[in-house]
Amino acid sequence: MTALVHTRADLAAALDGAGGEIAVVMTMGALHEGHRQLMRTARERSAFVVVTIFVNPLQFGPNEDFEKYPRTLDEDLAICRAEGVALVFAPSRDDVYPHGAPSITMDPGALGSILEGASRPGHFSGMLTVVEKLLLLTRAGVAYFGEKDFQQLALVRRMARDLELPVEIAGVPTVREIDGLALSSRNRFLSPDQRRSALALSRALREGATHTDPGAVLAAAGKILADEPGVLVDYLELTGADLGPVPAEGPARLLVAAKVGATRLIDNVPLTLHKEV
Ligand SMILES: Nc1ncnc2c1ncn2[C@@H]1O[C@H](COP(=O)(O)OP(=O)(O)OP(=O)(O)O)[C@@H](O)[C@H]1O
Ligand SMILES: CC(C)(CO)[C@@H](O)C(=O)[O-]
Ligand code: BAL
Repeated sequence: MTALVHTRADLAAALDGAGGEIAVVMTMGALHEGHRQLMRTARERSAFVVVTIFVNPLQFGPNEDFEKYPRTLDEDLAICRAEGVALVFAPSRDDVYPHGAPSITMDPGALGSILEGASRPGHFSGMLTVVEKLLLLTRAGVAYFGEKDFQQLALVRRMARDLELPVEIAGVPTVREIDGLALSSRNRFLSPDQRRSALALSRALREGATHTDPGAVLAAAGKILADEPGVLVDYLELTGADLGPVPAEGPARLLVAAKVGATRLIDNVPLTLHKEV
């Protein structure tokens, strides 16, 4: 049985009956196979999984897609039921921000100013602020985040570490369509032609990751993106595995963000660099 609650009072009452560790999967709804994988991973360890569904206005910029973000609560609930989720928390804006827009918010620091943070000013502050609130409201002992939003996962981990939050942050590898496209709620905005163009993102990352020299990685991935006219690249960057500087050798990360029509997509892959001999 999956319970649905909308208010923090009903959430608290439902959590009182949880017993055992509480796991949380935070989402903005429009659930897909990527979200389902997070729920399944959570269920493997915890009997009581809470899914939150909230399109957080604080993490959207003024010209972003907050208004048009898909809202599909009935379908989302059916998915949560099928995945054995104990509780769905789908609050209103007032339930999350009862005192209006918060005057004290999270500062994501230097890690929040690169990549997505450079392109979406204020995004990570708004994201961390709501994540911290939802961690406390759901009393989670463990929280699951997808590697698709790799910088988000890194920032949430760092917030938990730096602020001594009593929660474990667990990452889940990106779930892809059979042709490589990373699942994303925003994929539903793509026309068939745009979806074909969007495949260049995963293709570029896959091809880049077959190389071991930083220059070759970026050249290979960059060429595939440049050859696809339907894709407007925001960034293509190689970093260390923790989003720090590129190491001379060892684990690294290749990340891309691009617009396909009006839809902004992100993706990333792990790779390993080797020194030329
Ligand atoms: N393809 C995926 N594989 C693994 N996890 C995912 C995937 N897509 C989303 N997630 C994770 O699900 C959680 C909720 O994400 P969100 O609701 O924003 O979905 P989304 O598909 O990323 O939507 P958007 O289109 O807004 O990027 C996040 O932790 C996110 O990383
Ligand atoms: C973690 C999150 C639910 C916070 O609003 C959101 O950023 C998302 O869906 O990835
Ligand atoms: N999936 C990350 C949330 C956002 O794009 O706002």
